[in-house]
Amino acid sequence: MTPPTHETLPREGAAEIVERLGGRSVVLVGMPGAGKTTVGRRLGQVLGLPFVDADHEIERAAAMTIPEIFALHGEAAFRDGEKRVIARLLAEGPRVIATGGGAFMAPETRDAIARNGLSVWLKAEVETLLSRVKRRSNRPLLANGDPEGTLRALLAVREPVFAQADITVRSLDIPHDVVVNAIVDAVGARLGVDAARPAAAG
Ligand SMILES: Nc1ncnc2c1ncn2[C@@H]1O[C@H](COP(=O)(O)OP(=O)(O)O)[C@@H](O)[C@H]1O
Ligand SMILES: O=C(O)C1=C[C@@H](OP(=O)(O)O)[C@@H](O)[C@H](O)C1
Ligand SMILES: [Mg+2]
Repeated sequence: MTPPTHETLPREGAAEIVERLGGRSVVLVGMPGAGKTTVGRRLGQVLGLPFVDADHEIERAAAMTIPEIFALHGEAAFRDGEKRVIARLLAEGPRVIATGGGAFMAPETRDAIARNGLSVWLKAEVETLLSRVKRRSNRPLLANGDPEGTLRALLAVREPVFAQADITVRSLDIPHDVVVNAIVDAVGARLGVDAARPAAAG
């Protein structure tokens, strides 16, 4: 009897979830620090789908970092690139896609996700977000000396829009795999997959 390990993945029910997605992607949305990038990578492994982070794709396409794009071209140019990249990723078939925290605010991106994906809002409290974003300084919007005030202001505007996502999952400070399992359960339930339970040990 060996306990399940990362090597036993994908999880039971994953194949049926992917089948029922019918080519749609699972798209993580939510605030900076919600865990979209970290949890998304594990979710891809668990579902047996390729994972892609939209911010990384934008950086690759632009051959510069997000802070450089903001500094050299401005936020509007970043948002244009973000819309194009996410539309392309959605068109390329079933994946787990981690978006950047502002992506879901664009109506055309929400429409594209509604057509070609299932949106999952990773929801977290400001205190949780703040403690997480403090660890890295690659978020130009939060590099203004008042990350807490900025996060609160962004959350007030964005929360009603994130609430339009198909599924909401809390991103508590618990092991990433627990959050991943909660997403798989919620996606499975939404798609009517009964077997979307963790594989039993042994
Ligand atoms: N469930 C969690 N518990 C504790 N820390 C987490 C959790 N999910 C993410 N983190 C941490 O929060 C930070 C931000 O995560 P990240 O995936 O970059 O968020 P996002 O892409 O939503 O901005 C990272 O250091 C990550 O390890
Ligand atoms: O909230 C935002 O507007 C942004 C969030 C970032 O992504 P994360 O949410 O992954 O940090 C990145 O797209 C960019 O710095 C803008
Ligand atoms: Mg991210």
